[in-house]
Amino acid sequence: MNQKIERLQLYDTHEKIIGAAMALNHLPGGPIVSGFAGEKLGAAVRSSELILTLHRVPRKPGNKREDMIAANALLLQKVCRAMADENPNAFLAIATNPINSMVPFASSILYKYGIYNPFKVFGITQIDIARTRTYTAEALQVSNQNLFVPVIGGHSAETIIPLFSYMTPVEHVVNPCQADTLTQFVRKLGTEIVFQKQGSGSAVVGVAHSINEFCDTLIDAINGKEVEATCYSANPYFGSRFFAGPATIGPYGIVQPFRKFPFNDYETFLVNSSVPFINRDVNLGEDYVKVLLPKL
Ligand SMILES: NC(=O)C1=CN([C@@H]2O[C@H](COP(=O)(O)OP(=O)(O)OC[C@H]3O[C@@H](n4cnc5c(N)ncnc54)[C@H](O)[C@@H]3O)[C@@H](O)[C@H]2O)C=CC1
Ligand SMILES: O=C([O-])CC(=O)C(=O)O
Repeated sequence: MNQKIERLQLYDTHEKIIGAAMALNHLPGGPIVSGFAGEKLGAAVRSSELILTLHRVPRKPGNKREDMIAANALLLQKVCRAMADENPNAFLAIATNPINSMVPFASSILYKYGIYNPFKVFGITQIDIARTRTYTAEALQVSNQNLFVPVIGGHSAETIIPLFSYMTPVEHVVNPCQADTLTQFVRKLGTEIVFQKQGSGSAVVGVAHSINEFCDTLIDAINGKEVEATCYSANPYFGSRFFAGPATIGPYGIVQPFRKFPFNDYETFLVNSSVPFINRDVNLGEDYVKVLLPKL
């Protein structure tokens, strides 16, 4: 349990969330947990400083992440509506896939509701950092404890970009061939888990770990510190309107989105080839607003 969280309000359309909240309350040292179901989304988001979405349908073998927009957008729209009605100043962190489209989708919806703050909407992509770290350490046969590789771009097979030239500690180096092999490997890991779980879900434990890492840092920001955390957010620096990378975040949201710094040739190639995919995903998310809103 994360000791920095004082109060946790869980929402699910299904009543089973009440039992899940009750079970979490049995653990010592954690937050006070309440469960909200069905029509009680407004009560669940009321007075929360951070609203996190991790719903609804994980993909099945054969699906791409972008196939999940229709399945997952409606609840995200309802969360945005509840924010507009109950808690317009909260931070919104989105772990629901497809991240590359869901963040622009939520941003457009919040804009339509008159409460969009581009500095307070985050897509959670930490899982790509965890995976890169684990498998790079394995390839180099070093401990993964202190190893860190920044990962930028987006969260999909064509847009995850590990920056091995910024790996720390600096004495660890991967050669160009290893960089390409590791990049292609890490890009496929989400799909591989979905395949191996045979339609029963996705990387549940990995995403739980990653969400905790991200939220732990974000809570420090909410509590007044200036922190650095990787997220997919509004970003004007790469030729797409959204891009992931280490951002500086403070109590009022993002102070400085990830900016370009010098890339090697391979990283430049990966960035240039990811941007058209991110633009396509951003358009898919924004276009879905036009599909959904007239029906509401
Ligand atoms: N950002 C990331 O790094 C990652 C994101 N994901 C995404 O997380 C999401 C959940 O995936 P899993 O945990 O594998 O799925 P899961 O099936 O284990 O859990 C989904 C949960 O959503 C709940 N749910 C379903 N409909 C709902 C609704 N209308 N309102 C509220 N809750 C609802 C279900 O009751 C269930 O507890 C998916 O969108 C998946 O793609 C998964 C792994 C990594
Ligand atoms: O691949 C998926 O559907 C879930 C996910 O985002 C990941 O594991 O990276």
